[in-house]
Amino acid sequence: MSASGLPFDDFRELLRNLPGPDSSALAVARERDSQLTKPAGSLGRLEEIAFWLAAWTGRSPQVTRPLVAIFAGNHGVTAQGVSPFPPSVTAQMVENFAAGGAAINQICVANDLGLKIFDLALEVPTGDISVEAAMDERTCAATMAFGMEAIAGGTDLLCIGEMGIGNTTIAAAIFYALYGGSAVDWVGPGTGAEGEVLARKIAVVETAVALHKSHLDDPFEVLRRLGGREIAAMAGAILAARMERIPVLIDGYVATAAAAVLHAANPSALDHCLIGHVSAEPGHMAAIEKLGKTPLLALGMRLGEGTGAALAAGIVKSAAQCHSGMATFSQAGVAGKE
Ligand SMILES: O=C(O)c1ccc[n+]([C@@H]2O[C@H](COP(=O)([O-])O)[C@@H](O)[C@H]2O)c1
Ligand SMILES: Cc1cc2nc[nH]c2cc1C
Repeated sequence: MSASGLPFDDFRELLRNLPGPDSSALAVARERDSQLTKPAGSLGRLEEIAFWLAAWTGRSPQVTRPLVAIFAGNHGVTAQGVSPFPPSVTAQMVENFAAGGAAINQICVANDLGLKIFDLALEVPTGDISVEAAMDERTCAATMAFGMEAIAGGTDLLCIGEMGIGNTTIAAAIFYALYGGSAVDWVGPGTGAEGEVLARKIAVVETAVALHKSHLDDPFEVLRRLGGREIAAMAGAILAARMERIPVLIDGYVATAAAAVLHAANPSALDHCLIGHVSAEPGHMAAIEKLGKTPLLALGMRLGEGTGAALAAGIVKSAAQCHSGMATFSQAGVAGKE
């Protein structure tokens, strides 16, 4: 808590004083890229990724300790019947992560990524956003601070993912609050809602945003009233990574909602982030466009749990390896362009 006693003040202050990119590390990377044994520009977006790593880490592009952080939370709004799955699945999937049985475990093995799970008081769901605020100020701020701990063990590429039955309803409410349009623009099937469940989900998002309407000009109020513990923790983790010069890969629809809150507070807050993939959730691409981003992958996935970000980490690792490991034209004795 800040000296003035207002729970969000410290985060507002951080957002006013974000570190920028390192232009000299960027210049060094561009110069080296121009000498590597390939036609200029031929590695396409891999080159941009290498430059992004240099700019945000302040050194030559490398990924030696990539980490996937999954934040898990439960949501009071599940009482409204907005998900085909019961909320007990959140804790069960956390156990599955710990036992190594989930999709994210396999993607981490295949790409040599670290994995940490942060479960956030799963036995205490947040308030049902269609009748009350998800969290009080202290809980929301404390959960953001907890999320900042994700980088404590050290990493040089942070992949942000989540698990939480009901949280595609939460993400839709956040996007609707931040970007307007209508509830149907933002609500999608999540884990498979259709028919009456999908109709309820749309109505619940409409009700929640109408209920909190007069407070939603402040992005932190959007987070506190319409968010959830894993959303707050992801926002904290993304912000902490920025302060420590750690590049971030954002996962799907739900992780993007956490990122969108920071972007609403400061449009440059996500400059150290890439969107790992566009999920099959219908509103995801529109949300990504609002952030001014282009996703790295589009594989028709809609799982969450960090899987899209983790797959993209494999691409980022390859980009860094090409940049650092390739020979230059002069080293390899390859003739340059005539
Ligand atoms: O992030 C996405 O793109 C995404 C799209 C569909 C489903 N999910 C995952 O599914 C869960 C939420 O779905 P639901 O239907 O219970 O709101 C939660 O654990 C998310 O990780 C995630
Ligand atoms: C089984 C299951 C696995 C998940 N992983 C992320 N969200 C999920 C939701 C469900 C229902």
